[in-house]
Amino acid sequence: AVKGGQNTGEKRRTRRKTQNLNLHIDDHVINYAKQDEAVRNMVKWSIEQGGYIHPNVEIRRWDPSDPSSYFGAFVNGPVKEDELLIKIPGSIKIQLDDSYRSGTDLTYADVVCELAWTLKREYELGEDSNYAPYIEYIETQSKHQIPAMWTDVGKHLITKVQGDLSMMDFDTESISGIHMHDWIDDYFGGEFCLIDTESGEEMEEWYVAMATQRGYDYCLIPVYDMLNHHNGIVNSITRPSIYDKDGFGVYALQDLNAGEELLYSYHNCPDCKACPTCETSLDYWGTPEMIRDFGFVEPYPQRFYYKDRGPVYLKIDETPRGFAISNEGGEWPEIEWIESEIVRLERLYEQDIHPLRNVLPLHELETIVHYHESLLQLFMAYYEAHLAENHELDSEDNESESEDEESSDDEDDVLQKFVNAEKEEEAEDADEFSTEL
Ligand SMILES: C[S@@+](CC[C@H](N)C(=O)[O-])C[C@H]1O[C@@H](n2cnc3c(N)ncnc32)[C@H](O)[C@@H]1O
Repeated sequence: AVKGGQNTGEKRRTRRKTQNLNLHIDDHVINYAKQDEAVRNMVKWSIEQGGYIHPNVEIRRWDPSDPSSYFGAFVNGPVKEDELLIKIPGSIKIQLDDSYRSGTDLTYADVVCELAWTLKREYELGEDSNYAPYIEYIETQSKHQIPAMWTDVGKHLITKVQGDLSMMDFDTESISGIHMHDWIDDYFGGEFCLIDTESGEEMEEWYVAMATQRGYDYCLIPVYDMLNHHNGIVNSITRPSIYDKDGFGVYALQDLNAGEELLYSYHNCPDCKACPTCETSLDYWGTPEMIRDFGFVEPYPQRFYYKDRGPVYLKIDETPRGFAISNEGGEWPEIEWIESEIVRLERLYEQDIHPLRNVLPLHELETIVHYHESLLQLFMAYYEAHLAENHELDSEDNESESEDEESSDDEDDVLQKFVNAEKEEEAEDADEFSTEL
């Protein structure tokens, strides 16, 4: 799940659209009991291979009483800073050879493509695969997690929510406005990846989706890939490196207590900072890109990059004092555009999302509604902060300037202060637009 390895070199193959191919694996209902068993077997296998799980760490469902909730790694008793929590033996990793590592002239799509084919080969080996317990877990995964694998109705709707937010394309080479759902076809379709030119063999899109959701550059890492994402809470670190052929350890970055989840940032993980391209990944990878690549709306802090509007970078975080908006060094967007986005999103909910609530698969509906709420919250908070700033600047003009200088210098503080003052109104707005699914 780490996108540190974006390559910038020439594409080796020409992109071709997939023509009339039915490449989807048949739909299936997730078997939760089978998933539970697969996780148990995978953890057992990793330990047999020389791995380790701290007695106070558990790989389990987020909500143990909800069999449909996702898995993660949780702390169930105290652990100390720097303690070894999980050890991943080298033998359980699926790792392409080093020619696929960052810095080569391969594109990111080339690497994902090769990883997807490798996964397919192991998948087809089934019980004979050296990674059979991992494959057994992968086999239980949803075929429809990311928008690229959604229904046509879901794809259409998320594009509408996205509006004119153009995204950096999958290879981070241009801002093409490519929607968050058509990238497998655009970047992997036909002979670029899904059809092997030599044998004519075809690969289902799902393998590309899995390699993207669970891959770390050029590796798939069983057990470690059970850790979930958070940009604000990063409480584990890997040493010496996830790429180490002999394996690696996951260590606590701080003292942790029962109930806490082990988390790291998928687009800014501590280990990946070692790679030269990783520090820049936050420049082009925000909340919409996370939906595209992983199929969920990340918790706060969220980031939105409107590259063709200045560029505009907006970051929103939920703090005890209210929502805080910052522009991360980019331009502040024009307020007229913010107003028109608020109106557009309000209408969109009434006219497009609500009427389709019984038509869409639940995961698609939830993700669309969540994304819609996040965007609306972002624009509302910015709008209010903008008004407050103007209001405050006006009063400053009328009052003695010297007293207020300190606080008005700190723009973030002004924004946050206002959002806080308007908290009640905000809650009312949120109620108005929240949905009962
Ligand atoms: C590398 S896996 C992590 C383990 C996964 N939760 C599982 O049950 O197997 C990545 C996937 O986990 C889910 N995920 C990760 N972080 C999440 C979060 N903060 N909220 C919701 N889903 C998350 C997404 O479906 C993502 O594609």
